[in-house]
Amino acid sequence: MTENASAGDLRSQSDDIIVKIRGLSFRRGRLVVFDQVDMDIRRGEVTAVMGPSGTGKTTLLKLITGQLRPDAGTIEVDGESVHALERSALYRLRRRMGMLFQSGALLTDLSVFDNVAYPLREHTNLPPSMLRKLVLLKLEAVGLRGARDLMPNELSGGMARRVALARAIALDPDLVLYDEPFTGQDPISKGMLVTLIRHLNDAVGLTSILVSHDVAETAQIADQMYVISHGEVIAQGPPAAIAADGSAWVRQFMDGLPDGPVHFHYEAPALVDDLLARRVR
Ligand SMILES: Nc1ncnc2c1ncn2[C@@H]1O[C@H](COP(=O)(O)OP(=O)(O)OP(=O)(O)O)[C@@H](O)[C@H]1O
Repeated sequence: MTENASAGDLRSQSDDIIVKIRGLSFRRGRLVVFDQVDMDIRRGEVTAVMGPSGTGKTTLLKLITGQLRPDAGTIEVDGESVHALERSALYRLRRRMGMLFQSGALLTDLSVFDNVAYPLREHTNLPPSMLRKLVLLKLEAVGLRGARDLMPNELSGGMARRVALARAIALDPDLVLYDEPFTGQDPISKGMLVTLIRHLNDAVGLTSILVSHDVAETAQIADQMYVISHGEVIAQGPPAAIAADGSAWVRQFMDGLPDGPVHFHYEAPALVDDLLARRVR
C-alpha cells in the first residue's frame, strides 16, 4: 500500500462524521436557544432533528450553513470550521449543501426546467446540451421529467416540493438540509416525499439532515434522531431507541401529548398580573 493510499484510507474512516457540532451555544436576546450542544451527523445517513415548536431546529440549520454565528462552540462541515471561513470559502462550502427550506418557493416566472437549471446557470459554465442532460436527470430522480415545461402555478403542492428538491440537488451537494419538507402536504404526497428523501440519500450518496415535526414519517426513514428541547439534546439514537425512551420529555414529544414538561405557554408573567398592570402593551 502506498503512503497516499493509507492516508486516504485513514481519512475515509475518520471522515465518518460530516457535521461535527461541539459546545454550541446560541441566544436570541434573553432566550437561550442552544446551551452547549454537541451533535454528530454521520456521512451517508439520514439524521432527523426533532423537537417542539420554537426549540431551535431552523436556527440549527442556519448555524450549520453559516447564516447565523454561534455565541460559543464550533460547527465543522467536512472538516471545515464554518464560522472561521472567509466569505468566498463559505460560499464554496455552501454550494456543497443543498437546502430545501419550507419557504424555498419556486421562481414563479420560470418553468420547472428553468427552476432546476437556475443554480447550474448561476454557478457553472456548462454548455447548454450538458446542462439539459443534468436538469433532466435531476427531474427524473424526483419523477418529474415529464413536467419540465409546466409553470409553478400548474403544479400541486407535492410536485412543487419535488421540483424544489430537484433544484436543491442540482449542484450535486454532499449534504442536503430539509426544513419541514412535509408541511402542508396531503398523506399521499407526504408518503412520496418520505420515500424520495430516503431514496435520493442512498442512490445519490448524500447525507441528509431532516428537521420535522412529523414523528411517524421521520422515524420511518431516519438512521439517527436527535430530540432537542429547551436548548439541549434530550435524546439521540436510532428511531427504535428513541421510541423506547421512557423520559417524560421524549414521550411528550414523540406521542404528541399536550401536557408534560414542555409548556403550551411561552414564558410570561402571571396572567392576572399582566391584566392588572397599568401598561399599554
Ligand atoms: N429573527 C429572530 N429574532 C428573534 N428571535 C427569533 C428569530 N428567529 C427565531 N427566533 C426565536 O428563536 C427560537 C427558535 O426558533 P426556530 O425557528 O429555530 O424554532 P423551530 O424549532 O424551527 O420552530 P418550529 O418548529 O415552530 O418551526 C424561537 O423561540 C423563536 O421565537
